[in-house]
Amino acid sequence: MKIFTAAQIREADAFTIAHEPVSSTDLMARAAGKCADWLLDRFAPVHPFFIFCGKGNNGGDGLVIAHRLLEEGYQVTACLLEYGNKASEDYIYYYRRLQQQYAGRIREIADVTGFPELPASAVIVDAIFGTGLNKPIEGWLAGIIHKINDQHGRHTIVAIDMPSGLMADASCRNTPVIQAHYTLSFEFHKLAFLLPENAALVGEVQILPIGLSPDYITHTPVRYHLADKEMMHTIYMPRPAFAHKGTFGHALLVAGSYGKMGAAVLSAKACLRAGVGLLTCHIPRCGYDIMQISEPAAMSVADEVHEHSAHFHEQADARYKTIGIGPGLGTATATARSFEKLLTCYKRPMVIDADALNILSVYPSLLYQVPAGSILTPHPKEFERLFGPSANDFERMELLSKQAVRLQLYILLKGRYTAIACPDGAVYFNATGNPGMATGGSGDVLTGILTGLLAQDYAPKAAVLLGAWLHGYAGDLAAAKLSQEAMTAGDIISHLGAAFLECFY
Ligand SMILES: NC(=O)C1=CN([C@@H]2O[C@H](COP(=O)(O)OP(=O)(O)OC[C@H]3O[C@@H](n4cnc5c(N)ncnc54)[C@H](OP(=O)(O)O)[C@@H]3O)[C@@H](O)[C@H]2O)[C@@H](O)CC1
Ligand SMILES: Nc1ncnc2c1ncn2[C@@H]1O[C@H](COP(=O)(O)OP(=O)(O)O)[C@@H](O)[C@H]1O
Ligand SMILES: [K+]
Repeated sequence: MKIFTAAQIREADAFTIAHEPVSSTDLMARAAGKCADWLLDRFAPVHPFFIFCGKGNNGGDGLVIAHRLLEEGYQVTACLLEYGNKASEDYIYYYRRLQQQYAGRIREIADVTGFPELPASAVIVDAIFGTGLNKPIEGWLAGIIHKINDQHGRHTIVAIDMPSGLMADASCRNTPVIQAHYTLSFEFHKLAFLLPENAALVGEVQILPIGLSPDYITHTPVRYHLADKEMMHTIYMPRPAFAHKGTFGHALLVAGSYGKMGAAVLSAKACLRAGVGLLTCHIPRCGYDIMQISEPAAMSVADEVHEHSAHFHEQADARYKTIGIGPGLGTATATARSFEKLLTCYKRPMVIDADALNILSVYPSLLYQVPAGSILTPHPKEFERLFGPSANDFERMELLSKQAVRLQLYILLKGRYTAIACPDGAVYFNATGNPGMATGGSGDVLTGILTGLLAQDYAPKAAVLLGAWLHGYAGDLAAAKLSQEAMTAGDIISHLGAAFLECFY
């Protein structure tokens, strides 16, 4: 799914009205009608509704919703905020209709003292501002936002299209924004919904299709995308019947150090469960027995050094289709030197994670030696160590995309919505996964999966998109079976098989 900017959403709206048999008033009726359907489905008539409307088209949506709920016999108060601006044409149209039929249900509010007393079990609908917000909310309108947010613990707050005060494409940190329990967003996700800084504002997002022009949607280029199941179906390659283990590549995993062999074992197991043909693990001498006993399907090469690896560059030759490096590796000087040498001799796309990223942040010039098309998998702290801080999440996304272009790498920034930046600047968000995966070792599992997919000849973009999807999907299956609390990284691996089966068989 494409993620459009606020300006593009306005264009999509105008394009639809110009090219499809639908007027602007009818498009509003359709969009708001979808919200009303959702509300009617969700809330019984015992809930009194307070619908706060601005004077633009978001407010117009609110007026349509108010009318529909009244027609269905619900108790509704339409709270119209009078802040001086000129109302939009569609707002005026639906205002007149409501005024004619339900004048008694309209309450005009011109300052914060007009905020109504809310009875028990009220539902607040926020139709104050949507994608047209062009500056932070100030003055008494900000007071209304605070009053609504004060009700967050007592009443359900449903935002129409966007929580008022939030901008689709820019940070609204420290400005007044509605804290919604639900956001009913038209047709698309907005970038703002996917960033951690807005997590407490958007609540649960419901995407309501409103029939915007498919022509516009198909032909308009965007930077941000949300990965979905359909995309995975175009990526996934079934295994040919006459395949043998050589078909699926030989991967080298460079991982582990004294006290952190678990990371190497988790990565190795995940790589095998992702379908690699052959796996060799380069591990420090202290980890040899551990790996051989934990994962008999993997081959092991022990380093000359006992506690960490320092000679893996000697291994890194054309036998290996790809290399996954970093989990539990440590950052000993000898390890860093070996990594530097590996980068001068190995030129295929590889997966770089954890301590290998930390080494790159200490020796940033090495970043230019990383083979083009490689996949870097930092969590936010590792990302900051590599590329510096950002003032907010929107700037971090800009930086992510810019660095992927500059270095010609795939950079996967981990989180609730993992963001994957590509060498052409496009960014894909992954929506699978859950907070049960916020547990040590989950990232090591991801590295193993990505390494396994690259070895099988998935192109790097395909590997990183499919790998992130499967990792989160397996995590969701594990959580469904075991709970988010009790699941561990190993459970992500043990549910990878079910994830493949559910997604592709
Ligand atoms: N596109 C679609 O798919 C469809 C969209 N639809 C709906 O339309 C919504 C977009 O409507 P919109 O463009 O009229 O903008 P909206 O958010 O109502 O606000 C604009 C008004 O607010 C004002 N204003 C702005 N900032 C302000 C501030 N800080 N403080 C005070 N005032 C401020 C601004 O005034 P201005 O600054 O321009 O003078 C203007 O008067 C969209 O979110 C969706 O709900 C559906 O009905 C149909 C399908
Ligand atoms: N709340 C969450 N929702 C979805 N995925 C999550 C969440 N928390 C963590 N994850 C995923 O779990 C993994 C954690 O990786 P990382 O922080 O590197 O862990 P570790 O270093 O312990 O292996 C990432 O892929 C991340 O996207
Ligand atoms: K709103």
